[in-house]
Amino acid sequence: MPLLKLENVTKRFGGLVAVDSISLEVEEGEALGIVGPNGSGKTTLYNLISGVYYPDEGRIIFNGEDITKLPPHRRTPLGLARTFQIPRPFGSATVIENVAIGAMFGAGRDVDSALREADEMLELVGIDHLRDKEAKLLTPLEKRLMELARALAMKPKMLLLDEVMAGMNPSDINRILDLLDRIRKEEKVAVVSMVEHLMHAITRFAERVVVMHQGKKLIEGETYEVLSHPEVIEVYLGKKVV
Ligand SMILES: Nc1ncnc2c1ncn2[C@@H]1O[C@H](COP(=O)(O)OP(=O)(O)OP(=O)(O)O)[C@@H](O)[C@H]1O
Repeated sequence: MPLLKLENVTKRFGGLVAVDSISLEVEEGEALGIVGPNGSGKTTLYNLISGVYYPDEGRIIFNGEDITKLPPHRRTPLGLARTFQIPRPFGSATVIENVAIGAMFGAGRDVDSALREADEMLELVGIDHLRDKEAKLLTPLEKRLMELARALAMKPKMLLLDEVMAGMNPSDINRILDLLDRIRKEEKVAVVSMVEHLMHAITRFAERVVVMHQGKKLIEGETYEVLSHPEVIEVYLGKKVV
């Protein structure tokens, strides 16, 4: 049984079909990349999976449960965690508090164990030195790492990443890629990552890639195969990446 299953999911905004009858499966512990130009429907797809929007048609099944019409806060405890392109931390709270919130509300921990869990996650993403800083004082990159730590503290079965590595230097990217590899292998967390730029990161990260175009799935398959497909190179990536 796949961990996540989308069955002919459609979302319209007025006359515009932002996501057009997408079917998709993600297995436990899998690394899936979602690629596509601006406006191809990637964010809307994430919003449907995380419950920000409900589909006009189709069904979404997570871990055997129909979550099509479940609000976001009821999806998190089931094991669905998401990061945002523009993180929205609780600004006046400290970094450790922000991450502990994930462990409390996502994984149902009490305050003490949530704080312990949060410390571990901060170390894992490499920002333990920022523990007691107010979240609003972090750089955009540090905020994204904090958000990743918070998502991990929720002990998800699936992590939806929104351009989490954008703007990072190569050594930070490698560190995050190593981390994602580890949580996939050790904790069987499925990681879905949306990528617009950073094609080299996706070749290292993803086992499988879905290319979106005008709300539809243009092509799906093994990463190397998809990214070396002539149509994908010419029309959607602009240059050879693998
Ligand atoms: N809330 C909304 N209301 C109306 N139209 C929307 C809304 N959200 C997205 N759209 C439209 O749906 C289409 C898909 O947008 P979406 O943001 O999902 O694409 P994307 O691939 O994530 O692009 P980007 O990388 O620019 O975010 C676009 O034409 C967009 O203008």
